[in-house]
Amino acid sequence: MTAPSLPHGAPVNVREFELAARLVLDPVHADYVRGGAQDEVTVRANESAFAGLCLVPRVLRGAGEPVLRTTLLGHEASMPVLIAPTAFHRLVHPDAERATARAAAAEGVIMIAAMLSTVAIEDVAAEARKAATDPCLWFQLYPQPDLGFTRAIVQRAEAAGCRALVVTADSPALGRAERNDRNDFHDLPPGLRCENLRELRGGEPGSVRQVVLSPEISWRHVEWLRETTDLPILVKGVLHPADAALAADLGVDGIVVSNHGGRQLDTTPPTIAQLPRIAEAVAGRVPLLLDGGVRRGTDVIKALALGAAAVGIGRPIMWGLAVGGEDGVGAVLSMLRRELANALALCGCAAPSEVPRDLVMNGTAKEGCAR
Ligand SMILES: Cc1cc2nc3c(=O)[nH]c(=O)nc-3n(C[C@H](O)[C@H](O)[C@H](O)COP(=O)(O)O)c2cc1C
Ligand SMILES: O=C(O)C(=O)c1ccccc1
Repeated sequence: MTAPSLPHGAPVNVREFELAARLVLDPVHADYVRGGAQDEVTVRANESAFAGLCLVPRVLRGAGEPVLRTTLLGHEASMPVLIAPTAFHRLVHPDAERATARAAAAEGVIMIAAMLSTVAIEDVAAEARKAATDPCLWFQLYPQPDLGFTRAIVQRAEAAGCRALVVTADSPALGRAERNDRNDFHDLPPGLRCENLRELRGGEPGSVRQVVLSPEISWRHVEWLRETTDLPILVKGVLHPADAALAADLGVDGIVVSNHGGRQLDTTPPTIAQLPRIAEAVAGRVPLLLDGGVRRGTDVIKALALGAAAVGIGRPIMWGLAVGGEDGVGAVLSMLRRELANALALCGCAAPSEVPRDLVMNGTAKEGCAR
């Protein structure tokens, strides 16, 4: 797959997309994307924890060319990498979620559309269908105390063709991003709206200030959603093994091990460090996804080895979108695809489902590894 041509020089890896994005973005918006809560300890830890794990490859396996295709909750995906939900795509590119949806569909990648999108979910879905006959969109939900609105938005997502509901559980309050405080960035600029919030009561229609990140949201809301929709339900933002076990007991269809990219509670553990504990607690009852700090094909393999069925990427998609719209998102996805195929081959693995646990050991390549 050839990387589409990009303005401002072509990044050769996913991290370089951030540098390229900085060249085109308003610094306030670049900071919104990059930022995390408070000291950003967890933002850094997510990435460095991947670097703190060794891959110990197997040799002479005759595995053949790796096949990346994967099934998640019964949905086909061209690789075990999803687009994590991120709010406000129009902040970084005028084509916004439309461009992201087209790139995802063209790449055969599952996109989790954010409830706080700047394009209505019906239009996101219509755009995805322009790029593929059978695109796969999931919908991310911040359950609202206004259950009438919550029911209506879930029904809208379902009617638009979304195939799963991803319920964000790590946001009983908004995390404090000091970059946004410093930049006095607390609202969307004029002309941009949260197009899914038009029917939410309170405030200017479509204003982000209408959304409630409520400490009242509980497992009872998950149970209520279970009765309200036939869509499969994933819970996103689980870090404690006991919560993973609760989610599995409740019969959710998937768990996203996530710390919101370090944007909610600072100093939570990096997701890749929690994954083995959560995998143990869940014992295969529910598929696990993971996001936070995934920047390399080798990161994807480490997550697969430690129990994830797939990973999500958040910031890299925003950087790709900023740099090149649909082509930029496509370039980020195809870069990770190439890296994953290369890393699987170098590890002697034929497919994502065949990544063994003992491929990963603790310790950096510099220090040597310990089991
Ligand atoms: C700009 C931005 C906006 C985000 N918006 C949402 C959101 O609306 N809902 C949500 O559940 N997670 C949101 N997230 C968190 C992502 O879904 C994901 O957990 C995180 O970005 C993964 O880490 P990564 O950026 O290191 O890949 C957002 C993240 C970023 C960077
Ligand atoms: O930026 C975020 O990470 C996010 O999820 C969010 C939540 C509420 C309002 C705006 C963004």
